[in-house]
Amino acid sequence: MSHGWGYAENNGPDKWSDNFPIANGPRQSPIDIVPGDASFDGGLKPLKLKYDPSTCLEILNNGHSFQVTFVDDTDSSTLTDGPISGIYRLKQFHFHWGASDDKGSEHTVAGTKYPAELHLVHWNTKYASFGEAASQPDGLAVVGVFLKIGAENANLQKVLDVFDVIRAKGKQTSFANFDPATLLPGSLDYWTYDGSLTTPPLLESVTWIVCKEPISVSSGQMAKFRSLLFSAEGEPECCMVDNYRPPQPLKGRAVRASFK
Ligand SMILES: Cc1ccc(O)c(S)c1
Ligand SMILES: [Zn+2]
Repeated sequence: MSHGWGYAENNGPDKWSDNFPIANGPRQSPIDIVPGDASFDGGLKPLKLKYDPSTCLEILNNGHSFQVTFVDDTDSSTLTDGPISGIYRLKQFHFHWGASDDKGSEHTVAGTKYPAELHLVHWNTKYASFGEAASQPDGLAVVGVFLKIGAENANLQKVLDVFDVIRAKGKQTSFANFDPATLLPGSLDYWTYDGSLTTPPLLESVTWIVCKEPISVSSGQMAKFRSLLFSAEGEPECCMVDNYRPPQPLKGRAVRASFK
């Protein structure tokens, strides 16, 4: 059985270009965001996030992360304004995290790593579906939110409370009436740049919108993230940790800031 991509020595980020040559492309993600190199753009609008909790559908361990998936057949949960044009629908959110609290985020800020990073994935409704949008240069918009060790996050805890049911790869369960807006920071100041998915197929279709302000997570809650497994039931147990891609070359791209 061919080993699929993952985060181990034999199938991790340094090997992804073997099957996905775009890994060495011109607009790969994540990147190290250097605030002093970002240019303030007064033309950038505030983010407009309108989420309907009733569109929340299920939570799944997909063997790379866990994701919360939303019904996306109407404009009930959308991202508009910010750096984008048109209407982008929320498809799913997921996280990337480390084996310890000193690493785990994908984007870094002047070299600083956070213990985890939330990705809220939206697709451009000028295209017929997520799948079609994912192959277009303006197809996706991902809002990234850093998690910083601090107070326990009661809103995040609602997600962590179902982890025992999705511990192994392929496990899923219904997950209703969760409002992803409760995972957003108080300030929606952001950096934005043109990038890619951070996992294979690494498609260069993402307008990245990375929030400057982190949300809190406790060290105990981070331990709960690490209780998930990359492995399926019946396989040798492999803890789901370090499921992050390191920063990629900027290759001349501009990073804009919505704030001074
Ligand atoms: C669509 C999608 C899937 C997985 C990811 O890590 C990201 S960043 C985006
Ligand atoms: Zn991601």
